[in-house]
Amino acid sequence: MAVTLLKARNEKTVIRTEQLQFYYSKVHALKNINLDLKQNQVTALIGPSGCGKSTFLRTLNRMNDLIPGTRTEGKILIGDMDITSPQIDTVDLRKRIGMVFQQANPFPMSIYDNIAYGPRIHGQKNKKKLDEIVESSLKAAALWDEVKDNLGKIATGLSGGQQQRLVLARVLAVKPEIILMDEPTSALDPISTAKLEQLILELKKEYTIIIVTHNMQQAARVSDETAFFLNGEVVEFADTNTIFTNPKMKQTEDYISGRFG
Ligand SMILES: Nc1ncnc2c1ncn2[C@@H]1O[C@H](COP(=O)(O)OP(=O)(O)OP(=O)(O)O)[C@@H](O)[C@H]1O
Repeated sequence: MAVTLLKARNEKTVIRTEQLQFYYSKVHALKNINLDLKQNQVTALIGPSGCGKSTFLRTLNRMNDLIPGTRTEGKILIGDMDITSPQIDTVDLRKRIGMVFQQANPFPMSIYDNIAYGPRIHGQKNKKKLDEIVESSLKAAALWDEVKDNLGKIATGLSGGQQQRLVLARVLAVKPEIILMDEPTSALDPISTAKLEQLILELKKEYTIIIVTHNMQQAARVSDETAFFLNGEVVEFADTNTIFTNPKMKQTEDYISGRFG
């Protein structure tokens, strides 16, 4: 499915938020967020604990809807479609915008069935097609060589790093346009982390990726642009190199140099 690009602010914009506000009942968790997220780029969301990074990520595929008492104001535009609209089909939206969480969450079923799950739900029943999807998704997630002889084995038996790549393969199997990642390497060892980071750099050729990370080096290594969040606001949004070498705002400088947070 082709991504519809937004005109105006930047020709490569895929997602634009306009005056986005988000509330958990009375907690005003996101305050007036105006961001343009660009195609085939990695955007990193950084900032101290509780500043709203995960909340922002979850507004992009309406995951916060599942929490009672929440409220969104403002717009989230993908193409000319405002995905905050009640008319939006959230199942379809979450197919277009896949998500990888902090803790890998494979289903308690075989490796094959984990990957085939999404395509089957979306109507794919042809065994040969499913075989192809499973293989290409596992290859794209750099896991195929490690599991190709054990596709019938239970996925929860894989190592943490393998499980995280499996979950990524499961996301890729439904051909999303955008991939959201919420601290995807925080439970991984350095070798698995390096593999996933390498994968992110490969995947951005085909996908748009938005990643929440507490790891400043990781943000610097994998992202093109970085948004610094503080108390529910975006204090600074710029190309990653600028954020880490020449931030405009004192709060950004204090955070990246470890003076608070
Ligand atoms: N389910 C919830 N119900 C009520 N308040 C919530 C809920 N989830 C988050 N919050 C609040 O919203 C604010 C933003 O939280 P969020 O989890 O988005 O921050 P974060 O920057 O991702 O933090 P961390 O880095 O620790 O994951 C915090 O004040 C938090 O307490």
